[in-house]
Amino acid sequence: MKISLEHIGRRFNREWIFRDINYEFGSGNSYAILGANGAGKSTLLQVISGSLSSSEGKISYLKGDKVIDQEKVFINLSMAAPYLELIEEFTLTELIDFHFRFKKYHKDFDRKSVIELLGLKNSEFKAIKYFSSGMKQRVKLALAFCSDTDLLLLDEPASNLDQQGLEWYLSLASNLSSDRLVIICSNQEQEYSFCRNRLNIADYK
Ligand SMILES: Nc1ncnc2c1ncn2[C@@H]1O[C@H](COP(=O)(O)OP(=O)(O)OP(=O)(O)O)[C@@H](O)[C@H]1O
Repeated sequence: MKISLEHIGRRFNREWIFRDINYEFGSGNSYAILGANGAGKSTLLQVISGSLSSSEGKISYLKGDKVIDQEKVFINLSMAAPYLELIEEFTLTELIDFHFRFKKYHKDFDRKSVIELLGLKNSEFKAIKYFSSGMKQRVKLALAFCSDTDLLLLDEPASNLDQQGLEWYLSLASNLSSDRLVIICSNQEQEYSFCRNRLNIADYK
């Protein structure tokens, strides 16, 4: 998958958050979107995901040599972010089954192996509302990584994770990213250090 941003800008009311971003993202690569708190990282990620429109410029998506409509991009992506909530009333098993009604499993996974990957066999029938914040974050990441999607968008992926959780996330990133386009919003070096490409929002103010 290839994503091209041409002169992309976004404002809220009269305040421009970023302007004139020209950038190309390509499959098989990992990208970090960097910037201080409030710089506009999440805003840009939401523009890339198609869930927020840009105020100016053009964004285009190519899969092979086929153009994908912006409204259909969501089929090709999975995303984990602090502002995307899990359905708290569901048990872990129900949540996984619900998620994979809309996304296909990555070829190496099914419900059982996702639960194994999470290390949450003892909590499979527990409601998500009783999960700790770190357990919820692991669930968000596992659902994103274990979906068969070309584009993986991660906003602050290590938030709420302890050292062991951070290592677990880094192993997912190293094992389940090949051939995908991975874009990470972060200001914590440890969660994006493996990204070869960096885009700093401060350059587009
Ligand atoms: N819906 C909205 N209406 C008005 N302003 C908004 C809206 N969403 C975001 N903003 C503003 O846009 C700016 C960028 O916010 P954004 O969440 O993208 O930053 P960020 O770089 O992801 O920050 P953080 O590192 O704290 O998560 C902030 O000033 C924020 O207040």
